[in-house]
Amino acid sequence: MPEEGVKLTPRGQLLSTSEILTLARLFVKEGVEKIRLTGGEPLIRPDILDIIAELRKLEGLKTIAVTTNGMNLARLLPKLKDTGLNLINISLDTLVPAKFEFIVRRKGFHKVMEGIDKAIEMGYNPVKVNCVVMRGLNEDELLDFVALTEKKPLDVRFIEYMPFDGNKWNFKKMVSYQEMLDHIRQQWPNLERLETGHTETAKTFKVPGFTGQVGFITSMSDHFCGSCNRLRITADGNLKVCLFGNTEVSLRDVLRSGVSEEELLQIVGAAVGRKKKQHAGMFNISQMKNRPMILIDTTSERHLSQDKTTSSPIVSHYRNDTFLSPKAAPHRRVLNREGFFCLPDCTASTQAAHVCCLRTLTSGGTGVTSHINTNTRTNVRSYINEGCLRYAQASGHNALKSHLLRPPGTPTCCTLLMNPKINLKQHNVRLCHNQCSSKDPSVKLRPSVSDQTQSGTNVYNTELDEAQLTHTDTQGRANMVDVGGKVPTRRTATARATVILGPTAFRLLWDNQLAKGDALAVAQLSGIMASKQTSALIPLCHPLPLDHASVTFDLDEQQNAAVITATCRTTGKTGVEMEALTAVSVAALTIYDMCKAVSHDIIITDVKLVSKTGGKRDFHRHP
Ligand SMILES: Nc1nc2c(ncn2[C@@H]2O[C@H](COP(=O)(O)OP(=O)(O)OP(=O)(O)O)[C@@H](O)[C@H]2O)c(=O)[nH]1
Ligand SMILES: C[S@@+](CC[C@H](N)C(=O)[O-])C[C@H]1O[C@@H](n2cnc3c(N)ncnc32)[C@H](O)[C@@H]1O
Ligand code: SF4
Repeated sequence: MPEEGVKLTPRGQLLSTSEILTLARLFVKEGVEKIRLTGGEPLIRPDILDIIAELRKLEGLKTIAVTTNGMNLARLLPKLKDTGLNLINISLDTLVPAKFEFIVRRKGFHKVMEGIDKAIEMGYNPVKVNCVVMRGLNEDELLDFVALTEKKPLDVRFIEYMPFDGNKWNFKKMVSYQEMLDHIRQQWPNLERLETGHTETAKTFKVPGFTGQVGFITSMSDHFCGSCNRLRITADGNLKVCLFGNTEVSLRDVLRSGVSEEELLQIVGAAVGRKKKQHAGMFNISQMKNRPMILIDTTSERHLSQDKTTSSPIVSHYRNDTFLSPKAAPHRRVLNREGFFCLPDCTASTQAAHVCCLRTLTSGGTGVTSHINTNTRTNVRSYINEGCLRYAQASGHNALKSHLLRPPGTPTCCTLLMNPKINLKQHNVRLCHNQCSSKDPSVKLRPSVSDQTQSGTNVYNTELDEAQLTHTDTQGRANMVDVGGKVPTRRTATARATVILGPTAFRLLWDNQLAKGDALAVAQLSGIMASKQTSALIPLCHPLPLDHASVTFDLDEQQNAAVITATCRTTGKTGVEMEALTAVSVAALTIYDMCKAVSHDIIITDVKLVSKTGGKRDFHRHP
C-alpha cells in the first residue's frame, strides 16, 4: 500500500457479485481449476462468503484459495471453511509486534498469529505464510521464520521484494533468493530441496525433522514465467494476463455491453495470446508503470488447469478460435505495428479497436465501423489502401468497393490488376505480358493477349530487351549506374517471401513457444535492419535513405508457412525493391535460424517483388 494510500474505486465500477460469478463460471467451463481471491483484502468484502459458496458449486473447480492479511481470519474461518475454502495464504512480514505496526501502519500482529493458529487447528495443511523480505527491515528475521516451521505445519514463503508503482522499490532493498538461501544454510546446512509442481511460484525446502517447510518466491532473480499459467481479474474487472504487464482488458465493460459468451471468450483468448513469454527483467519492470500491488490482485487469480505449453483450455481456445483461424481471416493475420494480430496497417493500439478489427474479418462488416471510430482517419485510409480484397468483396462496403473493383469488361492485361488506371500507365511504359512483343500500347488490348495473361506475369516486353544493359560497361565489367542527373521521386516497393516450416515448427512459431524466443519479433527486426544494409550487401546497389521499412507476417495454417511481406519507402533517385527483397530474405533466414533446432526441413520459397511505384514505371504483380 503506497504511503499516501490509494483512491477508492466507486462501487459501480467494481465487479458485482454476480459479474464475478459469471466470469468464474466461464473460466471454469474453459478448464480453470483454481481460483484465488486476493487483493486488496478479500476478507473485507461483504459478499466474500456468498462468492465462495457459489464458486464451490462450480463443477471442475478444484481449489478455492484466499490470500489475506489475516486480520479477520480467526473470526471468519469457521464460515469460510463451511462454505468451501480450501487453501489459505497469510501475509506476515515480521514476527516483531512493534515492527508489524510500523509496516502495516496499524496494530494487529496478534490477530494475524491467532488466524494462523486457527487455520492450523481447523485442519488446513499447509498454511502458507507469505513474508516479503526487504533489506534493512526484516532480513534479520529469516531464521526466526524458519524456526516457526519446526513445530507448526506452516509453509513459510520468503518473497523477493518486487517493484510496483508507489512502493519505492530499489535494487538494494531486494534480498535475493541466493542470499537468503546462503544465510539459512549457515544455520541449517542440511536444508533439503523438495519437489514442487512445475506451475508453483515457490521453490520449496525443508529442514529435516521439521513439521513445516520453507519456500522462496524468486520473481526477481530467477523468474518462473516459463511455467506461468495465471490470469488475474482486478476488482474493477480488468483482465491482467501478467502480474508485471500493464496491458489490461476490461471484461467488466465487455460484460456490461451484453456480448455473447463466445465473444467474451474471444476477447480473453486474444489477451492470453498476447501474454509475453516472461516479464521484462527486474530493472525494466522497476521503471515500468504498473498498478500498485494492492490494486492488482484485487479480486481473483486464475490458474489454468494445465501448462500453457500443452493444452490449457483457455489458451487452446484462443489458438483455435474464429478470430485467428485461417477460415476467419485467410489472407490477413499479421502482427501489426502494435504487436496485435490484425490487418497489416492497422494502427489500432487498444484492445477494443483491435478486437473490432478482427471481428470485421470474421463477420464480414459489422466491426469495421467501430474499428474506424476508435481510431483515427488514417486508420480508415490504411485499411482501404491495404486492399483487404476478400473483405471488401464479402461485405460490399462502399468505400472499399469503389477502391477495389475494376469496371466490368476491362479488356486488357489490366484484367490482372484491380486498378485499371495504374495498369494502363504501366502499359504505356511497356510493361506487359511476357509473350507480347509489340511496341504499340494499343496492340496489347487484344483479347487473345489478355487470355494469356491469366496465367502469366507482367514483365517488360521485348522492346526493352533492345535497351542497353546498364550494370556493365562496354567491356562487360561491373558498373554502378550514375544516377546523379535523376530527379528524386517518392518510391515504394513491397516484396514477399514464404517460409514453409512443417507442422511442428509452425505450431511452435504460432504459439510463440520456440526455445530460441519470439521468432516473429526477431525476424521483424532483422528484416528492417537488413533493408538498411542492402547497398552494403548487393554490389551495384545505391545506398538509399529509407523513409520507412516495415516487415509483417501472415501465418498460413494450411501450408504451415509464414508469409513475410516487407514494404520500403524512400524519396530518392533509385527504387527500393532491392531493400524490400533483402528485408524479406533476411527475415526468412532469421525464421529459419530460430526454427532450425526443431526441423531442418524448412523451405524458403517464392521470394518476389509484389509491387513497386515511383521512378519510370510502376509494377504490380497479380496475386
Ligand atoms: N511473478 C509472479 N509472481 C507471483 C505471481 N503470483 C504470485 N506471485 C508471487 O507470489 C507471492 C505470493 O502470492 P500468493 O497470493 O500467495 O499466491 P501464490 O504464490 O500463487 O499461491 P499458491 O498458489 O498457494 O502457491 C506474491 O507476492 C508474488 O510475489 C505471478 O503470477 N507472477
Ligand atoms: C497484495 S497482497 C493482497 C492480499 C492481502 N491483502 C494480503 O495482504 O495478503 C498479495 C501478496 O502480495 C505480496 N506483496 C505485496 N507487495 C509485494 C511486493 N512489493 N513484492 C512482493 N510481494 C508483495 C503480499 O505480501 C501478499 O502476500
Ligand atoms: S509471466 Fe507475468 S504473471 Fe506469469 S510468472 Fe512471469 S511475471 Fe508473473
